[in-house]
Amino acid sequence: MNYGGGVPPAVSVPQRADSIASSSASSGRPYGSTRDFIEQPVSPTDFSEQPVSPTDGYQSTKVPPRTLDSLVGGSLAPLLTWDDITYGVKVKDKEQSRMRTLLHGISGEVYPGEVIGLLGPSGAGKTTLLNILAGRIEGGVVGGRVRFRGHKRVPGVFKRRVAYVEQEDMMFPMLTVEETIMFAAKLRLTDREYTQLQKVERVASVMQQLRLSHVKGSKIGDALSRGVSGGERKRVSIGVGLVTDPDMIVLDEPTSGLDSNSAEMVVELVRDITRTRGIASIMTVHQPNSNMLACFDRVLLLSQGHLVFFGPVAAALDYFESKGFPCPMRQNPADFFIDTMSLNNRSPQDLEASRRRIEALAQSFSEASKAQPVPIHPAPSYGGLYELPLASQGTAVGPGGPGGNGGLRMNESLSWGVSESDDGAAPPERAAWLLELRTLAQRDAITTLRHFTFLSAVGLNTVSVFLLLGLLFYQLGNEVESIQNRIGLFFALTLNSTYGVMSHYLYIYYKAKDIMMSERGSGSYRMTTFYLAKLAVYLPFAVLSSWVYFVGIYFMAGLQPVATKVFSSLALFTVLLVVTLAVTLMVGSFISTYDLASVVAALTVTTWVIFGGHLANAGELLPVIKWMQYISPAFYVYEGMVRTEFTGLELHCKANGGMCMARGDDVVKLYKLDQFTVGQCAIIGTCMAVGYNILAYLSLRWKAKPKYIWI
Ligand SMILES: Nc1ncnc2c1ncn2[C@@H]1O[C@H](COP(=O)(O)OP(=O)(O)OP(=O)(O)O)[C@@H](O)[C@H]1O
Repeated sequence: MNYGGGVPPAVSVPQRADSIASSSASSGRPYGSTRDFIEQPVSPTDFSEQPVSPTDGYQSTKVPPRTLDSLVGGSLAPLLTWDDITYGVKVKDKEQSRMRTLLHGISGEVYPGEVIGLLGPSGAGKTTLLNILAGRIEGGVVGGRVRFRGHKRVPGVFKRRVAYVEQEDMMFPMLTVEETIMFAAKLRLTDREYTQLQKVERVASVMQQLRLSHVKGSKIGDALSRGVSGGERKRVSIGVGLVTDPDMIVLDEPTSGLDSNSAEMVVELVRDITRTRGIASIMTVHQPNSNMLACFDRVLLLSQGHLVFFGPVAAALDYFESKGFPCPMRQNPADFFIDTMSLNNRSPQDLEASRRRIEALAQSFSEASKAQPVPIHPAPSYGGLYELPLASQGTAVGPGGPGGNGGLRMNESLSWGVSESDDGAAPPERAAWLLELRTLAQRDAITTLRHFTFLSAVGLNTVSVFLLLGLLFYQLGNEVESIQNRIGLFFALTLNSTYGVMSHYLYIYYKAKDIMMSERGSGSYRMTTFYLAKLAVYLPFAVLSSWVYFVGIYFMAGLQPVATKVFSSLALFTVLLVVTLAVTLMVGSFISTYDLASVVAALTVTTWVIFGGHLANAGELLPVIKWMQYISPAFYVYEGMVRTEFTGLELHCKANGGMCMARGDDVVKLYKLDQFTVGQCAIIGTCMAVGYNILAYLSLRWKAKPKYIWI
């Protein structure tokens, strides 16, 4: 294998036995006690949360690791190879733009059944490299090439074959552990391939393997509501990725924020699952302890964007020692590696010296790996007990023989085998459109109904508006003064419904959108189903909660109790709710941050209301701004509602004279709210509702489309 460039040739296992490690050992260099420290049997972590049964899929830390020596026929093919990866971004330096190179020609590969730990000091480029390998890099200039099963990656296939577990857990806090994994299964496993029972079994199996069965009914939780522990939440994230039976799992800092026991448990579970399922794993971990380090088959050491070492930990120790950096007795090798690869900022001299050290280490590793291949796994110190069948050049090889399932996946009954399209040509099937819509709508309905803050805000708004407006405009009567009150009431209804819908639904939409962006990265579902599911759940909520106060206020105010007028006003009011919701989703889709979106949304509603026909006489506007009236949905709804109420209304003029309008129709004329008929207002409002929904969907599609760079 050539670490300096070019595609790694097919690996021959015997070749790899000649390693830097073995050569250094045979040269008589002492290994030192740190190496023994690494290889000594690791005591099992205290997983006291629930008893481990031999059948629960969990492997204890004593399970011997896969050894490459046991591979069949020596024809092991890497799952993913990356060759000469470079990455640069444009940065501004003293008013001048220049390219900053963050990764310098990184090469490597990962095999099925192998766990690779990406280690390095902060800012080394670990996340950047991980994102490139996972097909999640956006912006910048990427060089080199990545191959999946020897082929150029097909985004649609790759993102559904590779589970990416982000550092931030993107899950709905109000769903339970089981619901979270079940919804992932429903969305990503087709009904044609899996029966409902098989999906349920798979979810149960994943929960069991990740030791989550005992918390399956607990809510995920977040900072505001208590839920499962941090370690459990991270395991749920992993479960969401695993339920679809990926070929590889990529984890960005899966241990961040966890205590050491939970962190160890996560890494050990990933290691065990990697082996039992024959998938590949790559993860970045900040300062792993020695137990976690022992879980990695190989470590990829990065510093300042340079590859400092790639191989087994023991070989890394030998390599560092051979370069004059022996690991001190009993020091955690991970800390030692990171210390040795870190820039020392204490003084300019120290900084320069540490920079030279890193460059020298990277340079000599590049040369050493060109001259002699690095071992891909430590010596088979645990014996060959662990049989791991591997996908070799597209064929499952294992105890069942070539082509057989061979235990490649953990549960044969669920047919977790390598599919025929393993060359990456055919994308996995998607769930049926209708089923996907139903599942997303179901998930949205549950999360909305369990969203306490949202429900409280909507409830409070409904009750307070009903009481305030109902009492303020109580029994208006037919005196001439009631003209002002009627006009004011319609204005207040227009104002409140638009502000209410915007503020409530923008808030919950953002959380859902963040999760969608993460799930879309894995190709979980279509944009049409996501958008329609939102409408299917938000719209009934918005409409029903607003109808409650609208109908209540209508009768409390004593507006004309004529059925056609009641329904006509209600229909116009509903049109306004639909348009407002569409614009809310449009603003929410278009603008990345909630803070900015809420300002833009408030500005939009304010503009609508200003041009709604109440504050300024609709007929007296300057031509230069009059057009804004016609793009304001509030104008049509307000005009329609005013016309509905005032048409045919008889008003009582006072006996002592003065100016009086005895006919409601004259009021409509005075306010110049007779430009359109009620029917025209309803039609224009409905067209706006449809148009804004289309715009909202298109802006969502445009903004949510991942702009990942594929090489
Ligand atoms: N888009 C970008 N524009 C400018 N600089 C960037 C960009 N992305 C990453 N960097 C810089 O590249 C370097 C590597 O970043 P990266 O996040 O990959 O490091 P890391 O090893 O994962 O660090 P940590 O362990 O602290 O998360 C950092 O110095 C970071 O500031």
